[in-house]
Amino acid sequence: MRHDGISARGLSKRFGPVTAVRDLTFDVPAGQVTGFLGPNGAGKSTTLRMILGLVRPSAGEALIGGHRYDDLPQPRRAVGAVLETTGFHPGRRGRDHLRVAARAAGLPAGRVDEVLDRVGLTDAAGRRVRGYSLGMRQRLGLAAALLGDPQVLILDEPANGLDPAGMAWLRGLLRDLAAQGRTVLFSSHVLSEVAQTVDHLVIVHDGSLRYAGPLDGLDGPLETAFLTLVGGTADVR
Ligand SMILES: Nc1ncnc2c1ncn2[C@@H]1O[C@H](COP(=O)(O)OP(=O)(O)OP(=O)(O)O)[C@@H](O)[C@H]1O
Repeated sequence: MRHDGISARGLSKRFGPVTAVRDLTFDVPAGQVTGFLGPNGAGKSTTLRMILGLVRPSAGEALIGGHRYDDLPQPRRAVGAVLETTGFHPGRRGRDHLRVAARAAGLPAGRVDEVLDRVGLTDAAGRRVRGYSLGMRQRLGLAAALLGDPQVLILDEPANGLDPAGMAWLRGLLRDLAAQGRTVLFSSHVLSEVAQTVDHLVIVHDGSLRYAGPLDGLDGPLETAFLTLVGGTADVR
């Protein structure tokens, strides 16, 4: 059995006077879907970026299967990520975007049609990305993340822009990927969706860990427990 979970150990990040992430220690198990929750400005995106080697920690480390991202033998195949929906050239067609990404990662062109089918974009693949809805861009980002058939998926708000049918589809996709033994970590603000999708949770507030453990280890329903853990504040830091 492979152990490709994610672990953060004392992970911290300061941006000048702002401490975005403070001494986070948690594990994200393989074979499960893990939700990453926290209010606006809690440090989720910064943490995901540190896991992916895009932001250098001020202290501590983030490991994937025991390695730092940059030390993985084939990071672009081992880890698929969707960080934002704006990274597409608007004049490029969806299929061409994936072809370019496949070539850059040294992957066979045949993967492109496979991932388009997996995310339900086959019919729209010949259209230019500028005409895509937000939900279609999310699907294209997911397709790009799946190109390398990665063991680990890291997704920043993948449900953003999806309609109810799209959310149900995403839930099924994430659960299928986890059932295959993959590690799936995604951030979200939609608690009702998270409650239906995840096995495991990491909750942060103001850069600090508030909870890491199974969904059923929470004290009460997710929304109640979440608001208690983050102090019920609507302040953005
Ligand atoms: N490059 C940067 N320079 C300075 N401050 C930053 C930078 N990136 C993030 N921050 C700050 O770090 C804190 C955490 O931001 P981050 O984007 O990680 O939070 P988040 O939990 O992803 O928020 P949201 O849910 O709103 O996306 C915020 O106070 C933010 O302003």
